[in-house]
Amino acid sequence: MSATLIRIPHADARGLLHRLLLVSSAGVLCVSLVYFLLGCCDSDVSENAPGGSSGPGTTGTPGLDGDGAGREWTASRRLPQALIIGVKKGGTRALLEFLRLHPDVRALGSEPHFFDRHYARGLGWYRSLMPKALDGQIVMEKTPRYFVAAETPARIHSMSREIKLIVVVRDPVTRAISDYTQIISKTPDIPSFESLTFKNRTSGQIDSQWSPIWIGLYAKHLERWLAYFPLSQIHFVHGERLISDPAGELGRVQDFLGLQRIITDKHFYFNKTKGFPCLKKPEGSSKPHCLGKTKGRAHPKIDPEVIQRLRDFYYPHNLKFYQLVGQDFGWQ
Ligand SMILES: Nc1ncnc2c1ncn2[C@@H]1O[C@H](COP(=O)(O)OS(=O)(=O)O)[C@@H](OP(=O)(O)O)[C@H]1O
Repeated sequence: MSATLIRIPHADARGLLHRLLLVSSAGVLCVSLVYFLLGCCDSDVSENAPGGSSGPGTTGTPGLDGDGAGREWTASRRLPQALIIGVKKGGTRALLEFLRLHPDVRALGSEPHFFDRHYARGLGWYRSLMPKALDGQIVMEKTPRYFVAAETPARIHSMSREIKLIVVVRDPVTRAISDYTQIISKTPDIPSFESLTFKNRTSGQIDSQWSPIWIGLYAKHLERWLAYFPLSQIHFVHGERLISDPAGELGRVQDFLGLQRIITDKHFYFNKTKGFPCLKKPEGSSKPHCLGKTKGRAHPKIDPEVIQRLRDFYYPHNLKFYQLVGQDFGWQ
């Protein structure tokens, strides 16, 4: 065997060596190419996060829901770490829309009503609704009915005792009128606000069981939450200031969520026609954007005497609420 090798002419040996060199160079080239390609994708992950576009029904940092942007293997569906739990007609949609500007927020766009209506479907189902999020991003959803649904504090607590809760509160009288405005837009034949407000108009007894009035008994609802969560875990957004100073309110919400203050006054402008703050550039769009027609609707004119009667009715409840929260919201 060794004798055969010794007999190979010099020229043949050189050719063989050449071929070997060629093959190994090609191999090195291939490996480098693969390495280079993988390197490209890796740098996309860190440099482009967050970006892209949200899937339907989700808001927040877009581009993580299978859009082919090359990041989904690092993002996963997680249970929320923060919830906007109320109040109905407080300005919850505006808050969620504004928060979605933050690159570290991933929020479900629709209201899942998990803890009040779909609890039997289980946490796996709930998690499957959430948008995918990267480590360090906060997953959230908003369902304003949670604040008033008796069973929700215990259920949320059993999912997470560390969860951060946000409540947007608004003067309960204007909130009730806003609620009624929504109801009448769907069922135009209902009686007037004035007649529904009273159990008996002559005796002047307020019907505190009527949903638009009952929801505004904030202290009563809050007490149920305080049985499960410390006050430090609940942040109250001032609904009126969310309109007059959205950046200020958003600054406090970002602090509460432990986020860098990225959403500032440069993100908002006041739209005179709408009469509300709007976004200069919502996420994923270059055009200014206001909330839809059902947000910021004109309210029907209500008898001022009835409004005063409601103010008197809410007065002690508001005081109790201010005491519980340690903050005066200034509703007259
Ligand atoms: N920027 C901006 N644009 C439009 N509307 C704004 C905004 N900020 C707060 N609001 C107030 O939000 C009210 C609706 O509240 P919600 O989004 O919580 O309503 S809902 O419970 O989800 O139906 C809505 O109530 P109405 O004015 O009665 O329509 C608004 O007063």
